[in-house]
Amino acid sequence: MLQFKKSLNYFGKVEMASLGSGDKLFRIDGSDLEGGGQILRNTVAICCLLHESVKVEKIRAGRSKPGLRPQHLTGIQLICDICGGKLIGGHVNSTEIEFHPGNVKSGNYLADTHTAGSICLLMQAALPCFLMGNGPGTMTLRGGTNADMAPPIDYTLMVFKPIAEKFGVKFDCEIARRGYFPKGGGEVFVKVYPVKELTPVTMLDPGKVTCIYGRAFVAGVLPVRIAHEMAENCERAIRQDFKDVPVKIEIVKETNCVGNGTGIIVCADTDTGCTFGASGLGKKGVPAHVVGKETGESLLNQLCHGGCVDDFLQDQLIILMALANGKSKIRCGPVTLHSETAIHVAKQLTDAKFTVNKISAGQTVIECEGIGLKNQQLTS
Ligand SMILES: Nc1ncnc2c1ncn2[C@@H]1O[C@H](COP(=O)(O)OP(=O)(O)OP(=O)(O)O)[C@@H](O)[C@H]1O
Repeated sequence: MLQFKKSLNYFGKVEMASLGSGDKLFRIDGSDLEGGGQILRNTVAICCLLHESVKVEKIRAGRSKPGLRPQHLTGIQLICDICGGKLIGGHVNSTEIEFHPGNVKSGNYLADTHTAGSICLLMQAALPCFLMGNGPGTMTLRGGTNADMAPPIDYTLMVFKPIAEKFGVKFDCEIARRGYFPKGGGEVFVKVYPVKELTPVTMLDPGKVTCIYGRAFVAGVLPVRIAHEMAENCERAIRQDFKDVPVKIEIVKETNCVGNGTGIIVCADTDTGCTFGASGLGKKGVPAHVVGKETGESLLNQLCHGGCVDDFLQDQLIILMALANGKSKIRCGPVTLHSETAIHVAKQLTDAKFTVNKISAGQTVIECEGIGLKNQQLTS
């Protein structure tokens, strides 16, 4: 059992007295704010990039079943593999882990949740780590491609990817097979290219919507009419506010998949380079027309708050803002609890300076002077 000499340097940083190593160990309280899996993913990813050891306590204390679920464990194990680090306490249900990173190495890595746990959340954990690698890193990720309470793979590709590219993030993705609740079984290949450093991003003008597009799908034994119903009702909802903007929602019958699933994603591009997304998953007892209508309305809500990113992208960009070389400024709707949590974690682990300026009742600008992390492994 490690003993900690409680000499706080700043925020949660403590000296690790045990083993006589003189190493430092950050301490993160996993129950803070949102108290979910995102604190853990961001913490382990940042510590991997900064070569800092960390202890995370009270993991997912804000959730009904606290502790590591298979998908959270798989995500941090993946980071540990990528950098040849050491993970202590990494087992399902564990409420405390310690992570000691090594150097990120390019190569092929495999992560399998063995459940319908989200592939995109595995990607969310590991993708930043590869940015500071010595060459392109590839991951084969197995689990759910379209899981509840997580980005659907379509969102990661259609919304996160183009905006992350503004920071200099470059990755390719191939969906080998989709997988749905309860079995999972989806498979996605991801190739991430290293960068010398990330570029700060300014997004202050939401601009005008130029086109709306999306994808409604059914997979497995479900009839394709469900996808049509979702798409028609989604488009009808969108048309209430956008009569003259082209709307194109593709109907897809998935054949290469495990299990049955249905859902929809719609995105809106603007003339200032913003992309917003909203998605819905079919559920037992919820008619397809309701899923379609709610998804359309959800996109409208994102478009009317006056921000440049939707509420989900907001928290997913915080880590990139913290690492970038210079000041990022992103106009958003109300700051979400997930974003507050991501900022809280980034502030404890890095010297990134965040400010959240309220510019009106429902609008904020998140500003961050990033730390300008340099990739020490890239020579040219
Ligand atoms: N519909 C969605 N579209 C895009 N992103 C989403 C969507 N739903 C959730 N997300 C993103 O998924 C992440 C969820 O993080 P969160 O910590 O809540 O979940 P988790 O890791 O599954 O942990 P927990 O089980 O503790 O909730 C956030 O980054 C959030 O923005």
